[in-house]
Formats: sequence, structure tokens, C-alpha cells
Amino acid sequence: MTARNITRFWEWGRKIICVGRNYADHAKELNNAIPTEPVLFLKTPSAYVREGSSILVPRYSSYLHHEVELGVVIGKGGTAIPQSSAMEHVAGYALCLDMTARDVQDVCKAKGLPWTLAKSFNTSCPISEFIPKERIPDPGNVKLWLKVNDQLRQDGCTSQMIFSIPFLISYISEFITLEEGDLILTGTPKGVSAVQEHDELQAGIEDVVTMSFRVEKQHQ
Ligand SMILES: O=C([O-])CC(=O)C(=O)O
Ligand SMILES: [Mg+2]
Repeated sequence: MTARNITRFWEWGRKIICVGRNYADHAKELNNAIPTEPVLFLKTPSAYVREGSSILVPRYSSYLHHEVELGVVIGKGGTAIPQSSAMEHVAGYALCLDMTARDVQDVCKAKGLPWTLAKSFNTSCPISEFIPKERIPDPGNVKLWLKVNDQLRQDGCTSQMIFSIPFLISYISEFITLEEGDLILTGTPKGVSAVQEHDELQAGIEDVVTMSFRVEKQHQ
């Protein structure tokens, strides 16, 4: 058996753990309270989509939102990881979109139901190439941006996160054992907005990576 290559972590079938409302300005734009503890939800690995393939609007949604986020790729697993050694568990990063069927999420929120179909449909997790840890020496201070059809919609900095990456790794691993190849989506800054069929999304981490995706309708 050949050793698996972390640079292709999306092929490993590991967990995608998402943090919601980790930027106060985004929590506010959706009229959510500023959290006092991280809000967590999951995507399944079938949500991954790579550049060259399209983001598909699920048939059951007419209000698909983009959320640009820094993804943290776990290199060494662990349970109850202390904050002080949390960064030793990081292999690298990926630029990610947390595509969200906002209309479905709004219904789920109103009914107190889980967000699964709003957050974890096929192609709901577009990702960049793997970014080795050394290329982002300070993940708590990188600029993220997203454009729709060349118009800037999101422009934030990870320094605005409410809960830091070491805190999130420690907090999550207390309840959910982290494994090599897992991905943590660290939440989105403000500026989320709707996308439609034929839109072109471009996103980047300043000075590190860019990626682009086209939006298409899901065919029967
Ligand atoms: O759906 C939401 O707004 C929660 C979320 O994922 C985020 O804040 O990144
Ligand atoms: Mg999100």
C-alpha cells in the first residue's frame, strides 16, 4: 500500500468540520447573535469540488450564497488537543467556499432543524490546491477575498475571527477526534450574497492562492 499524500486530502474521505458565525460582521449581516462558543456543523466529503468542475445550484434552492473561508488541513490527529500545541497538528491550508442554500437554511433555522441540505449538498465545498503550512506563517492574519463576475463581494481578514485557529482545533477535538486529512472551515467574513447559473466566482488568499469556479444548474 502506498502512503497517502496530504496534498490530495480531499480524496481521503475525511470529515469537513465547519465553524459558523466566527466573524462578528457576518453574524450581524444575517441578524445572528455573536456566539460565545463556536457554532459547529459538518459537510460530507461528497461536498468537495475542485477547480475545473462547476458549483451546482441544488434543484431545491433558489438562493445559493457564497461564503469564502480559510480551511485548515489537519496533518496529525488527536483528541483534546491543548491550544498550546494545536498548530503542530496542522499540515497546511486550503482556500474554501462554504456554499450555502440560504433559503433552505432559513427554513431549517425557523423550524429548529439541522442544516444538512443547506450546507452539505454535492459541490457545496469548492477548494483550492493544498497550501503547505510554511506558505502561511501567520494564518491569523491573512486577507481573503471573493468576486462574483469581477465584482468584489467579500474582502476580510482572518484577524477578525472571534475564535482563533488554535482555539478551534482545541475546542473541536475535545468532542470530535481530529484525524489526518480532516478539514476545518473557519467561518466567513461579511459580504455573502447570492449567485446564479453562469456566474463566475473568483476567490483568493492575498499573495498566496487564487481559484475560480463557474456556477451551473444541477441537471436531472
Ligand atoms: O451559514 C452561516 O452564516 C454560518 C457560517 O457558515 C459562517 O458564518 O461561515
Ligand atoms: Mg460558513
